[in-house]
Amino acid sequence: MKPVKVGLLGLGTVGTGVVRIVEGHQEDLSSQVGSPIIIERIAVNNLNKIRNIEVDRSKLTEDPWDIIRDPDIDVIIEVMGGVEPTKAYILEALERGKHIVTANKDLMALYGSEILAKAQEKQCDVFYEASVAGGIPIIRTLIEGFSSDRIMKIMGIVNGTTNFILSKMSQEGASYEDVLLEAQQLGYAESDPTADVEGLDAARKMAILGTLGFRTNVELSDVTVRGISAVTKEDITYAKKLGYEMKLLGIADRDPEDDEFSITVQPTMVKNTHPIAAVSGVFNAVYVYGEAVGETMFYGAGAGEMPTATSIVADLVAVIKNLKLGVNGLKAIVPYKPKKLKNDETIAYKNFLLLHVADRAGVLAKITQVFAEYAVSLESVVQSPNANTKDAEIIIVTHNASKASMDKVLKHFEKLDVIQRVKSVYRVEG
Ligand SMILES: NC(=O)C1=CN([C@@H]2O[C@H](COP(=O)(O)OP(=O)(O)OC[C@H]3O[C@@H](n4cnc5c(N)ncnc54)[C@H](OP(=O)(O)O)[C@@H]3O)[C@@H](O)[C@H]2O)C=CC1
Ligand SMILES: N[C@@H](CC=O)C(=O)O
Repeated sequence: MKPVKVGLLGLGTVGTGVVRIVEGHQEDLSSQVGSPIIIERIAVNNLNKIRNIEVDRSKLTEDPWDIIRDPDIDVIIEVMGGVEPTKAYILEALERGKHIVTANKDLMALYGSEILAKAQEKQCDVFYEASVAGGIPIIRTLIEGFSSDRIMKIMGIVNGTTNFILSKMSQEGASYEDVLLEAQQLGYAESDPTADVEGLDAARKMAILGTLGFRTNVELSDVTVRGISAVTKEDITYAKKLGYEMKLLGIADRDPEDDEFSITVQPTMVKNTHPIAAVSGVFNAVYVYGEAVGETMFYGAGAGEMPTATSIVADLVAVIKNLKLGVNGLKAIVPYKPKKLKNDETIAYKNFLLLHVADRAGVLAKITQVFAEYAVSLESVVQSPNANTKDAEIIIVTHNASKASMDKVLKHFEKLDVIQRVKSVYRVEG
């Protein structure tokens, strides 16, 4: 049995997990694919770095081109991250007929269609299961499991770092900065955690899920993004009081009538009876609503060494099985529907607002009048007065309102002298 030779780009958190699984499960893996799997070469940034795994040092190189150009290597696993030069490595590897497994959502969200087109031209596989929701096999589920259905809504906690932070802030009252540091130490966060906390990592993942779910070409710029860095303990406390959990939620939904869709990533107050509200820590969950199947939900660890490596090695197994059969697998997801994005007039959802007023006398009438002027109806209005002074917090939940109308309301509030400050505005789900 000729061994299958793998070139690994990156030996950080995920790369280390890949080596552990390929070595630790070798017997089981080789019996599934009918040949031994050998990690032949590994590219790293720094040969002298101390690693928490023992590897044969003669396999290491600081030059990924050594691996890309090696004719003996059949499959490249890319877990070094980044867009350039990683894209150049992957395109050249495909040009040379090598199959690709990657965890790189930055790359797939921006250049997925170019990479998949090259794979198709070269009859190669490009699998990227680990790029969304770590250990949850959501990409294969959307491509294969739901190929028969029309997906109407995908709602996901798809960033482990931010869910870890929000959960610890909510459950333990921990500080944002302390938990972010802990998430970095545990290997959940990106090398630059701004991508996690500002929602960009989740937006990349939602662009990938939207493309697969709605079978159209969703670009990163189609996703509206807002991160969690401005979420306060006070917001979380009010959310809880009203029966919600604060989550960084990606929501992709489309209209059954005209297929218009929107995708947003933003801190969202989720009704605590919704199963996604109970997903905490580094766990991710993706809720998928299909016209025929109805509600489904997929749950598991969204980041970290071993869960992410599980998806990578499962992709590797799929590549090798295809190699043996002389076929390609999931490669050709060619988006075929014209893209119809919702605009500010047609995107609508419920909103939570926390306002601070200096003098609560007569203020509710003035505030509700503004909502009425822009045809935004209200689900609830609660006043939380300060016992010793005249000021108060006003907590409002709207019914579904268009983004355009809400923008007008907020603009109007800037001129309304009774409102001292709009402290927070969040999307509400459920
Ligand atoms: N961490 C996670 O939980 C998840 C990560 N991902 C994705 O997986 C990928 C890897 O993430 P992660 O393992 O956390 O990242 P790390 O930063 O832990 O590891 C990156 C690895 O790539 C190597 N590397 C970086 N640049 C180069 C280069 N120019 N040439 C050669 N080697 C290079 C580094 O070398 P050295 O060790 O010498 O510094 C390191 O071994 C990213 O795309 C990430 O977004 C996806 C899902 C979950
Ligand atoms: N930084 C990411 C890692 C996995 O994609 C996350 O926290 O989810």
